[in-house]
Amino acid sequence: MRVTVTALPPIHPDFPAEVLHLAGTVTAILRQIGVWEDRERNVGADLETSLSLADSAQELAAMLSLHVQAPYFGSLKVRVAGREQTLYVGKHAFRDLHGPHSVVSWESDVGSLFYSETLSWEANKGLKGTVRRRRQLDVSAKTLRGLTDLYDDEAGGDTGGREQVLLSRLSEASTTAMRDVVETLQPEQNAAMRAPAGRHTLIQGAAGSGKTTIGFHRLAWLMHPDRHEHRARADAMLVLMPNAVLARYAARVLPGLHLEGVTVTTPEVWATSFLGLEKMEVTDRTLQLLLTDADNERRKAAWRRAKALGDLRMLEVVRNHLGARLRANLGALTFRATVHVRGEDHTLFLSNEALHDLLDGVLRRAPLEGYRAAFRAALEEELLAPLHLPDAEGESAVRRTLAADLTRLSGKVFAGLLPVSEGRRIATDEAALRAAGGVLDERTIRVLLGDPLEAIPKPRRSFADVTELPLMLAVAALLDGVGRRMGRVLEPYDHIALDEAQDYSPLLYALLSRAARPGHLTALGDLNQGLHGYKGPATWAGVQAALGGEDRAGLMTLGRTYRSTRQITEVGAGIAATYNRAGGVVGVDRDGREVLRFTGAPLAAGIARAVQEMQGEGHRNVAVVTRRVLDAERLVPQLQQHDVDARPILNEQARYEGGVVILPVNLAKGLEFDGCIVAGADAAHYDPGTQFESRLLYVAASRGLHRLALVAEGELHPLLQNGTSREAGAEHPAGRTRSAGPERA
Ligand SMILES: Nc1ncnc2c1ncn2[C@@H]1O[C@H](COP(=O)(O)OP(=O)(O)OP(=O)(O)O)[C@@H](O)[C@H]1O
Repeated sequence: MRVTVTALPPIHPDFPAEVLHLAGTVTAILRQIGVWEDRERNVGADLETSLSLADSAQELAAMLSLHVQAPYFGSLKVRVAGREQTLYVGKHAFRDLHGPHSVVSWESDVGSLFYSETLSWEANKGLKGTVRRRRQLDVSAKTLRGLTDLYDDEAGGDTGGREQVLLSRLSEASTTAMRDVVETLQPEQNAAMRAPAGRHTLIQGAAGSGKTTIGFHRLAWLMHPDRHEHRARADAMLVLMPNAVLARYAARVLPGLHLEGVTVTTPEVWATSFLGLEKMEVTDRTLQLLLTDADNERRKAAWRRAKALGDLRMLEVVRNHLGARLRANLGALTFRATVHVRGEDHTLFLSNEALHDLLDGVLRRAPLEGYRAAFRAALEEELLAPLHLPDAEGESAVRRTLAADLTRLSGKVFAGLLPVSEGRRIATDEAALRAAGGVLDERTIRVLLGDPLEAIPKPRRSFADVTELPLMLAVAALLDGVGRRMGRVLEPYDHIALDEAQDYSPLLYALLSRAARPGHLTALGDLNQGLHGYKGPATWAGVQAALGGEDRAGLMTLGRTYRSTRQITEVGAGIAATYNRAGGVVGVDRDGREVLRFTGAPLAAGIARAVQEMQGEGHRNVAVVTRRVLDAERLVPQLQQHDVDARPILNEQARYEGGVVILPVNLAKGLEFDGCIVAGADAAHYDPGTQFESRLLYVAASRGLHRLALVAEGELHPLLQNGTSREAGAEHPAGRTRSAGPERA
């Protein structure tokens, strides 16, 4: 009998000790869960206290039991004040009251040391701490499966282990949900995620640099008690994403990060529901024109008009316009009412001049609660002051007496001001645009007054265009505030995160910053990926200006991309180089198989061939990405003829459930798949003369983790020709030699 001996990787000398430590931790956690679950012990002074003690103990037990299978994923050996200790880092903190098996959570301040490259830090009481070792521990089902030192000062410092762990994680198959990357967060991502709480944060990063992922981790980080006054509550946070398919895909990361309750939606859905316009259709007529109109001048005019509507200066225009309308409504009104105080009747009177003074004061302040509430409060204060009421009770009695008269006055002053009509009027009314005291230059006014969209049909039912929504929101925000609706009151969101933040206008930024606590906006985007440049800012500096300047809004950059293999990243880089001003993007150097290039056969045949090849390699989630919805619709039955059943995702209501899917590129944004097939990767589908189309091609080609196929009936797109094409009709290669040669010399 022949015996083959394969060399096993050497076992780390600390492995046995780590196995013991893990067993000790699991036992300690189970003991603690037992204590919490033991109702007898949770006895308070009375029944109610006992019940509430038992409830919170049950909750703690349930939470901890989620983590008993894998209580930690790393450790840190640190030295503080001459004493060495090892801290274990996990997804959930655990305090071992009886032994050395505590776990610190990844979001804590000390947890950050696991990810960063910092070697010393300021520990408690001004003592200096030093990191001596960082170790990754691969734990699942209460078992230690691997151990990798990332940094060890006894072994000469950096070991290269971090990259090794990352590469093995990135090689795993995709899932139908966005993953959390708590265990393998990279130093630059960690720094971005922990950008100071309470200061707006803008994060620029290329496709696949982990922006969306980091955004959600930042929310989890904000929920940790170490954030003190900046701590956020899950149900008071809002995430805005470009489309509903992506929003649902991303929302599946929430439970793993204990973020249940966070609202994840699209800006259009959020804005229309905030404005109470759920029934309205939302259009993007500018995009429609850009995609269908061949006239360059008209395209330019439409682009400029959309840009101008989202310009930050429009906030000033809206303020001015509303001010003028309110002053006109107030006109010559005066206020008179009688109240009964300390047994006597008092007549309260405010002259027209006094009313105008009060209104002007409010307009100058542009208070967050809105003009209406602030005007009312200012009136009450002015009326109550001379009465010298001794207590709160007396005050509220007088307020009650005045309520009806004040409501009547306010009704007259605020009459006829509705967000939809007023927002629309401002954009088209020359007087309103000019009245803003020179805020807008002549050129911008002319751009706004033009109507390049004339030929684009309007829906029959009532609608709001995406370029108008910020103006409508501005009217609502200035009149009545903006934020999170809690019954009849508005509260600021604890935090708002914006994904694909390059698609938000500066005006929208200014409004969203009013909807959150000061400094509580995180925007993640890639200016180079912007598909909707006509809505978005030209530079991050423009966003910083909208958020109150650089002091209020920090900008960070993620320089590496993680999603795809080297071969796929190279294809993307070749496309982006044509318009990307930021220069090359550094991808994680993960080797994969060559990019498939199939030409010379009907599209469906080439696609089917690519699907089968990818499936043959064991990839489960494969996407066929088309240029348009119509292309996808047509291909579904054609693919069936080739024995491929691709599930269509044709609108935002569809759900991504994995397997083989077919979808247009606009819905593929932000999603990722084991294998991605660009269907119609040619000049006929992606016009090489239009930058917008190149950006779309980039989005399509950057969706694959492990495998990419470019399929065209004729020649591939000029930006994709650096490679060897195969005849799509050629023999399936599994286990056989590939026959096709280069498509052209
Ligand atoms: N530190 C990490 N460890 C493991 N995987 C990571 C890490 N960072 C990012 N990834 C993975 O890289 C992929 C890209 O991440 P993500 O979708 O967040 O990037 P993005 O910048 O938002 O991309 P896009 O701009 O294309 O939408 C995901 O599969 C994510 O899980």
